[in-house]
Amino acid sequence: MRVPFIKMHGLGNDFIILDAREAQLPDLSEQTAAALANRRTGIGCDQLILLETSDAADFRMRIFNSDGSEVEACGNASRAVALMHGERACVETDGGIITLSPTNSGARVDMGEPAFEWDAIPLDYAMDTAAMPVSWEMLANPSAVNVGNPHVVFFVPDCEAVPLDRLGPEIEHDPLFPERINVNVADVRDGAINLRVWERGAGLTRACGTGACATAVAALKRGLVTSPVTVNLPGGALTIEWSEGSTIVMEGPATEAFRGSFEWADYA
Ligand SMILES: N[C@H](CCC[C@H](N)C(=O)O)C(=O)O
Repeated sequence: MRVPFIKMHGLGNDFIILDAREAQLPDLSEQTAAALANRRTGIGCDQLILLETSDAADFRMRIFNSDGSEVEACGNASRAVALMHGERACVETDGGIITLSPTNSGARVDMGEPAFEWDAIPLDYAMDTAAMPVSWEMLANPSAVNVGNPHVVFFVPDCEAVPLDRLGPEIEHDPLFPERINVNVADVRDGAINLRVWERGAGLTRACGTGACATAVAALKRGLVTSPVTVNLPGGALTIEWSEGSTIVMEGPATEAFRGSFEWADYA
C-alpha cells in the first residue's frame, strides 16, 4: 500500500505527518513509527504525527516519538498541523483538547491548562513540584509541569554550558519519573528565556514547543519573567502567554518542507 506523507517542521523540530481522516491506514505500531522516523534507514523525523477522525473534536492528533513511544502532546507539531489544516480547529490529543488557529506564518495554539500536582506530572512519590529537592550534578531544584506531556525544568546561569547530551538521558530515565520526562535547561536574560531540551523518546531537538510552554509557566510561577514571554530555542523563538488559572497560548512559525509517499510494507 502506497501512503502519502507531508514533511513539516516547527523551528527545526521535524515531523512526518500521515493523514488518515479520509483514507484508512493500517494500524500504526510503535515499531513502524520508529522505522519511519529513523534518519539512516527511514524517512527521518523527531516525531511521527497521525491524524484521525474524532467523536470528541474536529479531528484527533496522535504523536509518536522517534523511539516509537506514543505520547500525549507536541507543541511544534500542533502548529504544523494548524498550517496544514488551514483553518481553526479543536483537536483531540491524549493530553487533552487543544485549539489550533493558523496565522500567516504558523499558528497560535491553546495548549490547555498546565498541571502541577506531583501525581499529575507524574512523579513516583509526593514532593513540591515548584522547587523539587533533587539534583543531578549542577542541575538542582527544578520545577515539574505537565502541559499534556511531562516536563522537568532546570534554571541555570547558562543553558549552553550544561552537558545535556549526557545528563538528559540520565534524568529522562530516572525512576522518579514513571512515564519518563522531557528535560528542559533554561536561563533568563533581559526578560527572555533561553532554552535547550532533551526530549523524552527523541533526544536533543532544535526546538520543543511543549518544553517552551512548560519552561515559560515555571518561570512565570517563579516570577522570573512576565507574560507574554519570548522563548529562544536553538531553532528559533516562540511566544508563550499564561497566567494562573488560565490556559497556555503558544505562537510561532511552522513550515512545510516537502511531500512524498512510501510503501507501507517496507516499514511494517
Ligand atoms: N517536540 C515536541 C515535544 C514532543 C514531546 C515528546 N518528546 C514527549 O515524549 O513528550 C514539542 O514541540 O512539544
